[in-house]
Amino acid sequence: MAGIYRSTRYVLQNAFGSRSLPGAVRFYSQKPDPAPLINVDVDSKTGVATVTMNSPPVNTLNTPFLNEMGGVIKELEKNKTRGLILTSSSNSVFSAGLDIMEMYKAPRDQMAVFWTTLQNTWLSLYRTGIPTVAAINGHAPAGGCLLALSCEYRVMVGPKFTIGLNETQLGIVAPPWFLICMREAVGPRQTELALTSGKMFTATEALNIGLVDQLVSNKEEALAEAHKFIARFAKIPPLARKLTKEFTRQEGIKYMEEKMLDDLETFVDVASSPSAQKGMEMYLEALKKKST
Ligand SMILES: CC/C=C\C/C=C\C/C=C\C/C=C/C(=O)SCCNC(=O)CCNC(=O)[C@H](O)C(C)(C)COP(=O)(O)OP(=O)(O)OC[C@H]1O[C@@H](n2cnc3c(N)ncnc32)[C@H](O)[C@@H]1OP(=O)(O)O
Repeated sequence: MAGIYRSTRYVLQNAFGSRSLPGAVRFYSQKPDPAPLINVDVDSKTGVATVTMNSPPVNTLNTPFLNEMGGVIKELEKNKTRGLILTSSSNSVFSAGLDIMEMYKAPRDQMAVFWTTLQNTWLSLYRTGIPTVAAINGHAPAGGCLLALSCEYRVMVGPKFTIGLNETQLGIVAPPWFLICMREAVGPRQTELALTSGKMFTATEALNIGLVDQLVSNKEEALAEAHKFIARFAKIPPLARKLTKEFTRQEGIKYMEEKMLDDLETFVDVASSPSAQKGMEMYLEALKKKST
């Protein structure tokens, strides 16, 4: 089984080939496509990139989306971007997390490609030397929360949106690296309490436990505060900053570097188990009922 996963990873790594930025300040990251999944807008004065997830209706994280996100981060690093602000084009959803359709009734090799892409893209975001901020302008369950936690600073639009690692509510388990990200933000006690119950926090609750750093009342304010956070690093030498970030995040980085294949095998085994499949089926039914 590990052989399949290793060759899958090889294919995926090659698929992350770099693309050159055009001369223009604004660029779209994907192949020529009238509806890109992620828009990137680099401020010509500050060099800060606003990365807007634009995959309606709810910015689910599936393989094409994650590949594109990985490519965007690579491009921004190559272009020595001064900061990365992650936000959403939706008025109510930051990201609905992993695309359940990538896991529900999916063949094991498809699940493996999906998970490897997620692992790689997560690691790119989590460890990038670029200062990162999540401007959370909508709900951020599960993988949506992970994206936000992988950034260095979180500004959330309140009070009506929610955020959290709710996996246990679906009958699945947040993997250790999701948990490490949560623990880095809120500490071990709050992590255990939150993850065992799959709690979704209101924006105010999230602020109170340190899951987010700031509450604001709209997206414009969130972006303004995100820019302010990035401006703090104007006089900090980038290498010192990058290494300090790596040292601070070494538990998560080490986990992924050393346990990537074990994590992949565990994921495929757990996600394809009858109980996880049943949980996803019931959850998808509930989502469908809600939207009709
Ligand atoms: C050691 C352990 C190793 C492995 C363990 C194994 C597995 C664990 C793996 C990983 C952890 C999982 C992480 C995840 O991220 S799982 C996904 C969790 N996400 C959610 O729970 C969010 C679900 N969605 C919502 O709550 C709402 O959609 C939301 C509040 C975000 C927005 O509500 P709104 O009313 O605006 O939209 P909806 O009508 O609900 O949705 C529109 C449309 O989109 C579909 N949808 C929503 N979310 C998902 C999703 N995550 N995946 C796929 N599809 C999704 C929804 O069904 C609607 O579809 P349709 O009816 O066809 O329009």
